Amino acid sequence: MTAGTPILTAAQMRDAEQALFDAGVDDYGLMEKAGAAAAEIIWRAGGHRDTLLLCGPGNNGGDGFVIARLLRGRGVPVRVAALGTSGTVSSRRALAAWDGPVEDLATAAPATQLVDALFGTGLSRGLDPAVAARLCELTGAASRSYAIDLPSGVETDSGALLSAVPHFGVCIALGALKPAHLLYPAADYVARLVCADIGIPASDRVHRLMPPRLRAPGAADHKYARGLVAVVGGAMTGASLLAAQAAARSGAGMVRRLAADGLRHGADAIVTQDAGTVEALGCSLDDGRLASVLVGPGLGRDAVARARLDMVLGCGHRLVLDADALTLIGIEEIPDGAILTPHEGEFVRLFGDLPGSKIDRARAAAARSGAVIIYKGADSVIAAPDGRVAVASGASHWLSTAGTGDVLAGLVAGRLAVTGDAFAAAGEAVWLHGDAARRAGAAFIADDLLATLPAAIAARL
Ligand SMILES: NC(=O)C1=CN([C@@H]2O[C@H](COP(=O)(O)OP(=O)(O)OC[C@H]3O[C@@H](n4cnc5c(N)ncnc54)[C@H](OP(=O)(O)O)[C@@H]3O)[C@@H](O)[C@H]2O)[C@@H](O)CC1
Ligand SMILES: Nc1ncnc2c1ncn2[C@@H]1O[C@H](COP(=O)(O)OP(=O)(O)O)[C@@H](O)[C@H]1O
Ligand SMILES: [K+]
Repeated sequence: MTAGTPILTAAQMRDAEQALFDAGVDDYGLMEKAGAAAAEIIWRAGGHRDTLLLCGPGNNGGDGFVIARLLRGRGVPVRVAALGTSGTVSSRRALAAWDGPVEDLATAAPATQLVDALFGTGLSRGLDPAVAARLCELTGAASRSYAIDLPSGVETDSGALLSAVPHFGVCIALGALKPAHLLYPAADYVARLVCADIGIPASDRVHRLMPPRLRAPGAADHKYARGLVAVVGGAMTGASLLAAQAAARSGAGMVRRLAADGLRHGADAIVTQDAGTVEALGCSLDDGRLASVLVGPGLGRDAVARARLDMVLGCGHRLVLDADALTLIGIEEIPDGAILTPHEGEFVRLFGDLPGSKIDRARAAAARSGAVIIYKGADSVIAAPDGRVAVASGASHWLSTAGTGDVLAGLVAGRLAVTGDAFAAAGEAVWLHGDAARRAGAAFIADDLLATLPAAIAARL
C-alpha cells in the first residue's frame, strides 16, 4: 500500500519537533515556517478579504500572530483578538513582531474571514463556555473560516469534542495530520483538510489511506491466476450474494458461492456450488486453487453456522471473517493472516472495551489477534499486526445502509485473492468501497455499489 500523509499524536508531534530542535533547527524559525505556510494558503484562497485572527496563549496562538503579520504585509486588512497572555518563548516573539493592535476576544467584531489560532495540539481541556461560544459566533458570522492545525476544542488524539466547536471551511494541519483530522466526531467539523509541510520527518507507521495503484490483467493472466474466491453462504442468501457479486467485480478472476440454500441466482458469472451440508462445504473448500475464502455474511449464529465456521477455520486458505463469523468466533481461534471487518458492535463484542482512540484500539486488536483489522464506521481504521495503520475518512454517509458491509467484505476477499497481501487488500477494498459510494450518489442501496465498482477500479489503474 502506498503510504499516505503521516498521522502523529500530540506527543509524537512534540517528539518530532524536539528532534528537529536537537538537530539545530531554530524553535521560532519553525513557527515562522508554519505561519508562512498557513498564510500562503489563506492568501491564495481569500486575497484581500478582511480577516480576524483569534490567537491563544500557546504556540498555536504564536502561529496566529505570524499569519496576521504576513497577511497584513500583503495588504490584507487584518485584526487580531487574543485570549490570555502569550506564554511560550516563540509565541512571545511572534506577538512582538506583530505591530498592530490586539483586541479582546470577548468584544471583537466579526470579519469576512476568521482564522482560529486559539489552541492546537496543546489543548488539555474544553474551552471555557464563554470562549467556545465566542469562537462559534465569530466563525458562524464569517463567510470563510480556517482552523490552524486543529479546530479549537477537539482532542488531538481521539477526535472527541471537549467543548462546543464550530464548523470550519478549511483546517490547515501543520507538519502532519493528527488523529482528530480523520476520526469522528471531530472530522465532521472541517469541510476541507490541507496539510502544510514544515519539514517534520515522517517517522511513524500511521498514515491516511491513499488511493491505491491497481494492476490491470496482462496477456499471461487467466481466471485462476487472477484469484479464485469462495464466498461461504449460510442462513441468509442476500448477504452472501451481495458479497459474491462484489468479489466478482473486485478484479478477481473467479468467484464461487458455496451456498447453503441451493439457490442459483445472482450474476450468472458466479458459480453456485451446493454446499448445504458441512461435508459438502468441506469438499468445496478442498481446492488448492482457492486464493481467499470469505465467511460471515448471512452465515447465521446457530449450531449449524458454527459447524460451517469450524469447517472454514480448518480449511487452510486465506480467510476474511465478517458479520456473523465475528460474533461466533473467539480471539484465540482467529487464524494468522486473516482479515477481520468488524463494525463498532462486533469489535467491542470480540475485543472488549479497549482503551485509547479508535486507532489505538484497532492497533491493539490487530496485535492481539495476528489479523488485519478493518474497524469500520464513518472513519475506517485498517491495522496490521506489525503496527502499520491506514485511516480512511470522509466516505459518503449514505453508506450507512443495510448490506454495504457485505459488499465491502466481498471486495476485501476479492482483493486478497488478487494481491495475496492482507494489509494492501484491506486498504484497496476500503478505498474502492468509498469511491463506489461516491459515484453512487445519494440514497443508494448496497446493490447499487456493484454497478459503480468497475468505474472505481478503472480510476485506479
Ligand atoms: N513546537 C513548535 O515550535 C511548533 C508548534 N506549532 C504550533 O504549536 C501548537 C502547539 O502549541 P502548544 O503546545 O503551545 O499548545 P497550544 O495548542 O497552543 O495551547 C497550549 C496552551 O493553552 C493552554 N490551554 C490548554 N487548553 C486550554 C483551555 N481549554 N483553556 C485555556 N487554556 C488552555 C495551555 O496551558 P495549560 O493550562 O494546559 O497549562 C497552554 O498554555 C501546534 O498545534 C501548532 O499550531 C507550530 O508552530 C510548529 C512549531
Ligand atoms: N455514517 C457512515 N459514513 C460512512 N461510511 C459508513 C457510515 N456508516 C457505515 N459506513 C460504512 O458502511 C459499511 C457498513 O457495514 P456494516 O455495518 O457491516 O453493515 P451491514 O452489516 O448492513 O452490511 C462499512 O463499510 C462502514 O464503514
Ligand atoms: K486552532
